[in-house]
Amino acid sequence: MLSSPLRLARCISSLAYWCAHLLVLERAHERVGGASMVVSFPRRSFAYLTVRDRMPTILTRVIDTIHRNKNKFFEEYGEEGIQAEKQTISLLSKMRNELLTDKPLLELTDSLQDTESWNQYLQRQQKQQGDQDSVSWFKSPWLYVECYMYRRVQEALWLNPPISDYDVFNEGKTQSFFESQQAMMTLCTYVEGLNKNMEGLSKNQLLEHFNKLLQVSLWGNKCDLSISAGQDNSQKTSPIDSLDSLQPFILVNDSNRVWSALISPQRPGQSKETALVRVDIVLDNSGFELFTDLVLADFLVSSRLAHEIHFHGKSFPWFVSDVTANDFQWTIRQTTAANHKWMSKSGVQWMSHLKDGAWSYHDHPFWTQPHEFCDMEADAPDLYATLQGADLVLFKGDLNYRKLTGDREWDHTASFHTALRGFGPAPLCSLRTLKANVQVGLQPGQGERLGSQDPEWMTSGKYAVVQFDNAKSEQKD
Ligand SMILES: O=P(O)(O)OC[C@@]1(O)O[C@H](CO)[C@@H](O)[C@@H]1O
Ligand SMILES: [Mn+2]
Repeated sequence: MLSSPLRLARCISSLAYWCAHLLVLERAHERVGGASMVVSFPRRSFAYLTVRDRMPTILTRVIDTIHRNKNKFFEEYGEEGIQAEKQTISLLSKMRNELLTDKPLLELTDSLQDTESWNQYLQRQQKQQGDQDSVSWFKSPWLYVECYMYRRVQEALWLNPPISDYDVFNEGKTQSFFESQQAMMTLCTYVEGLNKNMEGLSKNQLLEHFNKLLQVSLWGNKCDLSISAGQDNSQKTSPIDSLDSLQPFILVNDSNRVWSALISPQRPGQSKETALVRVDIVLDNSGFELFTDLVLADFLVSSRLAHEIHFHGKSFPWFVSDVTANDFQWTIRQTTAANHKWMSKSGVQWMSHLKDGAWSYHDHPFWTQPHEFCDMEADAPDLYATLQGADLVLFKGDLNYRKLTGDREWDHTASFHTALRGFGPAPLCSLRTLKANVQVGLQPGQGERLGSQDPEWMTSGKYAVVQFDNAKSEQKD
């Protein structure tokens, strides 16, 4: 039975919680870049429900994970570990309360490499919003406040050594890997059959296998722990056998243009014959999705369609299931150690790609900042220049799509090229299952038809796009 002061405290907190929600403003728009960015959210919008429900749930699970590992921290670090656990939980609980009661966002106080950039972003956002309203959880762009939450989780840990580099999402990511074993074994068995005949495959057969593995990587994006607020979201069915039945759910399929970018790279000074094709993969979720990305990357190198793969991951735990360097290395080690012949063989092959330099892993801080990608050239010119060295950049997942399009309320028939607003380091393709209210490049009437058939079509993860932009030319999609 709760003591009366605690009961009173809880009652005040829930009263404050509901008052904050009554303050939720109707949708206000900033007209930026030709389309409105959602600055605040009407009740019941996906953004509103994410901030109101899913994000607090994720924070609660993070706090619970840290609490459950208290003994582990004690065993490893003694009393210091207990202190760190307590302090971290207190910081996270404070942030959760700020979120629930729509308090102003606070400047970061840690001394990480990107702290200044985050605090400048907050100041810019405040300037944009004017003085009448503080930048707060329910009155500022969803894209920003959601990214900000994950950076505050990192701050809470960073400020409490010795648990600073503890990955609060690790359990969910490793569970997603272990729960998808059957699908992974099926995939590696398929790859084994492919590799055995690789030399004899015709161009058309290569294209057929390319399309299959590109779509396996596309649908791997369903396995995302942010949309599920951490609930198990692993791959249970055969990733190859389900492709045919999933075809109708691909709303835009530019696979043929992705293929052309691969077989006839356009980098200046490169002839088709001598071209050493480089593909960059901007990763999204660990677990099964990362596995499908590694299988695709292995196929590109083994078929000699590409010679170099640059993987781009996150420099700290992000959006629950996004890939960090630890996840990347762990997944390859785990695959190598699998007691399944073809899985283990794939893991060994992946290790050798890393060893001989065909594969490399990078984690620029820009990927864990709130910026839209059209800001990259100005805010991260080094990363932009890196991407310009690719013949094709694959962007995995929904958050990347939101950053490519600025999370704006584009008309569904606006072209992908328009929505990119000048972002174009190289030919690029988004491989995304729809989990947020933004989608461009559709045919006239397609969005309306989908909306009448399935009101949740933009957020359920049931639909997907393979959306390409040949950034170098101003061609219309
Ligand atoms: O980028 P991912 O992993 O495909 O998706 C992450 C994500 O589900 O998290 C947010 C909801 O919390 C969504 O907007 C976003 O799509
Ligand atoms: Mn993700």
